[in-house]
Amino acid sequence: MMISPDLAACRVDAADTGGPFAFRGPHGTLRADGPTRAIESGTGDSLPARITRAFAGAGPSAVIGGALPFARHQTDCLWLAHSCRHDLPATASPADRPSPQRWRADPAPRVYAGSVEQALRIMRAEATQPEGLRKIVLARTLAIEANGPIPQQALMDRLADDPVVTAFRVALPQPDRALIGATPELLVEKTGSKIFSFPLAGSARRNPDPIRDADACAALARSEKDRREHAMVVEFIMDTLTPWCSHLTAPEGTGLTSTRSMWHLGTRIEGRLSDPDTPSVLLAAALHPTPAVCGLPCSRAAALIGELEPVARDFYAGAVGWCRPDGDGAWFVAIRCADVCGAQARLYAGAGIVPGSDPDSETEETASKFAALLRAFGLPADAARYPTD
Ligand SMILES: C=C(O[C@@H]1C=C(C(=O)O)C=C[C@H]1O)C(=O)O
Repeated sequence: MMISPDLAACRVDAADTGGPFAFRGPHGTLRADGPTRAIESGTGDSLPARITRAFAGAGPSAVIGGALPFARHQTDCLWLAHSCRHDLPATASPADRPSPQRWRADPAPRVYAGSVEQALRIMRAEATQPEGLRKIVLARTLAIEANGPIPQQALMDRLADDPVVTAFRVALPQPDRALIGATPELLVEKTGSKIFSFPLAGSARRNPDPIRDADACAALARSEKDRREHAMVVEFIMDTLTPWCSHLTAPEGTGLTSTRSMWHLGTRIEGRLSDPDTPSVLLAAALHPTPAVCGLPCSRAAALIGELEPVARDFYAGAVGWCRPDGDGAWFVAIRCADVCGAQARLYAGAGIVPGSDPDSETEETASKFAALLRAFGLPADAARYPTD
């Protein structure tokens, strides 16, 4: 256990209780406004009926926002807001950092590397089986404890500092609990009949030295293992969206994108819906979890994730977003996020494992994916590299 050097006092102000959801990023800025209420919870099976019922009694400016869990059998957490605002005043100030924090890796990095090794053994053993495991995304967590309530809106504001990510805060069912993060991955956006998805898979750590950073980017672009890992996600999304669309393409092919901490392979997928009234939240529910956060075959990977990961994912690696009465909206893969409750937070990071993956490199990749969140908490960006306990 180690103590953060940032000992500034904790402050929770009115902005911290400002509505059950807020988003800020390149796909829009939006926060719940006016009266809000929880939508009866349920799974994807009952989602179409629940959405229809929720919008039926609401006006044209109503918005549904919230989170879908990673596991399809678990219940979602959606809110109906009377209206939304597109301004999101920044609240972060140095005084809004959480008070002294301790953190613990859960599981420890070497235990995580062991799980990666085990997944690789399973893939080797099943390599010739038609339904054998081809990819699995394994995650690990950091449990943080502060001395006082973590200022939630201020945490989101600090995460929004990177212009390519979408920072989000979604209130979860228990009081004082929220999912807060900064995701670079767009699951699906719908505007009229147009849809857009930007899956990411295949990663490399950014380097502060520009020459080494360019080398890391070039190595990722050349990596056969990462391209294979990425192609599985694109194929899955194309297959899942095809029945909803009259037209669907990946016009620019696979490219590279970067956050402040990571390089990723990414593919722009664009389509036209057969029914332009399709609610974006239903498209999100149909798509998730993609092999970018789960694996292939999906149900086999999900079952193994339950066995190999010691901590439940809950809303991590699910989807967060919003949907309007005409179906328009945007839904993001809930990664680079923390489940915050009062003075405690659990940070999650995962990596895609395919034949050819190396356990130590994947452990290192997850450490790099924690960096933006750790910085926002005022902790050292490399804290996830130290074994704790
Ligand atoms: C699972 C995470 O990220 C996903 C996994 C990636 C990979 O394995 O290369 C890249 C982007 C995300 O789709 C995460 O950040 O927790």
